Amino acid sequence: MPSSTPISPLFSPVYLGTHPHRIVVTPRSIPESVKSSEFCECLVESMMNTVSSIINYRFEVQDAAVNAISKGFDGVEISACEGSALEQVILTAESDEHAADFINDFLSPVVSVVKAERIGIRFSPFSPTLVTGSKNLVSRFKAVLSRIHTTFPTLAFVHVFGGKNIGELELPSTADSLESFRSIFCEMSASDIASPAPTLFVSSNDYTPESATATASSTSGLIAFTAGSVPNPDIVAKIQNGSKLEQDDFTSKRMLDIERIFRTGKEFVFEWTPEESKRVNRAMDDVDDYLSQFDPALSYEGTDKKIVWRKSCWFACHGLGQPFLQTEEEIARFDGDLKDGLSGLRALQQGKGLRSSLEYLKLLLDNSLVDTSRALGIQDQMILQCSVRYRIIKYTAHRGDLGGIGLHPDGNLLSALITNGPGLSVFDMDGTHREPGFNGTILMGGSTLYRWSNGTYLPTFHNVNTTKDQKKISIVAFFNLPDMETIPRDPDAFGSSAGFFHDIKHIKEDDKSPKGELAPLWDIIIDKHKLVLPAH
Ligand SMILES: O=C(O)CCC(=O)C(=O)O
Ligand SMILES: [Fe+2]
Repeated sequence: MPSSTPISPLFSPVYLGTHPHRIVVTPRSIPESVKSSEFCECLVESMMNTVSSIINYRFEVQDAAVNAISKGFDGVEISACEGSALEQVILTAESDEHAADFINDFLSPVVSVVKAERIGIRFSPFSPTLVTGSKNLVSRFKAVLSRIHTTFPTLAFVHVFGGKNIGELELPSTADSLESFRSIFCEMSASDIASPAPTLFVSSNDYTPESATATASSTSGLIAFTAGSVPNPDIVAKIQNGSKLEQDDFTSKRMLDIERIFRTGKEFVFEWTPEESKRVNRAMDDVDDYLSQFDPALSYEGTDKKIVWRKSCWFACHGLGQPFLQTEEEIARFDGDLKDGLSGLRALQQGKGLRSSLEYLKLLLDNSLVDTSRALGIQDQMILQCSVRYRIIKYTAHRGDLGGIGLHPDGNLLSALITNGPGLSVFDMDGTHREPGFNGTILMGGSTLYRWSNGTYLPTFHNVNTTKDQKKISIVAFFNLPDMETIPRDPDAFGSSAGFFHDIKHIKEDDKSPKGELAPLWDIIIDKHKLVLPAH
């Protein structure tokens, strides 16, 4: 892992562990005797901290920093980004001033034991993990960064991650918003580059060679490449000579797996880490509480018209990584029943706890939808234009009878599903079926995917069985192409660059008809399962 050759005069990053609460210890040259596991242990301990134990956390960071420097590391980068405990404190502080005070009190003990020149700190003010709301995040982070600038003028660097990650996709933020942070540290014009401000401002913002060059030549700050740098340690040289960047092995393998699995109409599960599992469970409990107050509505779905009581409402956003719709007007304009949409809006307005739980679930669903779409060859531009509707569902047995949702593929492009109880079965084309369980985000192809891909990717048939004592909460993200638009197909994969005209109404009608495009698939299922299709 650690490289012994310095790549830059600053710290060459080595990521020990990937948890957001990590402290990234960044060596330029690591002595042979140092075992990275020693640091991993200290990182794992630190990452379990919650905001309530932030005082202890502060001293653990102090110990970790001293430990790192004594082992020969060049410096310590403190992560105040991506859902970290520090970020939470910044966001929940009563005022911008309090947030700045907190960072001051946090850094002081670290700077008292490790020279400021050996400490860097990283923020991600545009991250989709941030709980949205009325707070002006730019002003909050500006207050924090200004305080660092005045109180710790010789800190090695402040790194602002300007973009936001949605799954494997990194989206740049607008140059303006990043500029307001940069200007705190880079007050000089480009001609003064020879005498940079003591604290270097480092920005990453999904830079392309062009935008990186433009930014580098107009400021005294440094440019960083994040996502692509791990599998491409020579990223600077590659960008200079225009070579293609490698993907990391894990991502490449997962993309191939998704592609292969969707050809067979099976589901793909994005498994959660233990931390994610814990957070998901808490979030699903919050959803359960909220839905409990509603009256159940009868639902008859699927080929066999099973019956189930469902308490349910929905949320939507204009694109993955975008905030939930916030106003009645926007919800009324979105295609969906208004009453359930307004119940969703009330959930968001109810309190920070439920809202951040819903935003957390959305984040997992959005990430998995981006990665799946990319694996299937849907272009990034198109992924970002797709609409998403999220439905939360609480199942209740109908008058004590067995019930559920009958066999069906979803009618949209892709569905991502998080559920916390048994009942969902997924069917293969040969009639075998299984319960995917509830330890990960379940991705399923819809009938629109089948049509868009010219039959390359089969839709995932599934049903839900409920019993008398059923306890099951689900959140489903129905992801769909923009309606009444021509959608490009990947010319390499489909042998044609001809577009696909997406008309949801037509697709829905056709799917229901035994003579429609999906009929051959229905026939296979009918054969194996003796299913009876509803009369037409
Ligand atoms: O709740 C589940 O497990 C599945 C829900 C479903 O299939 C649907 O709403 O289309
Ligand atoms: Fe479904």
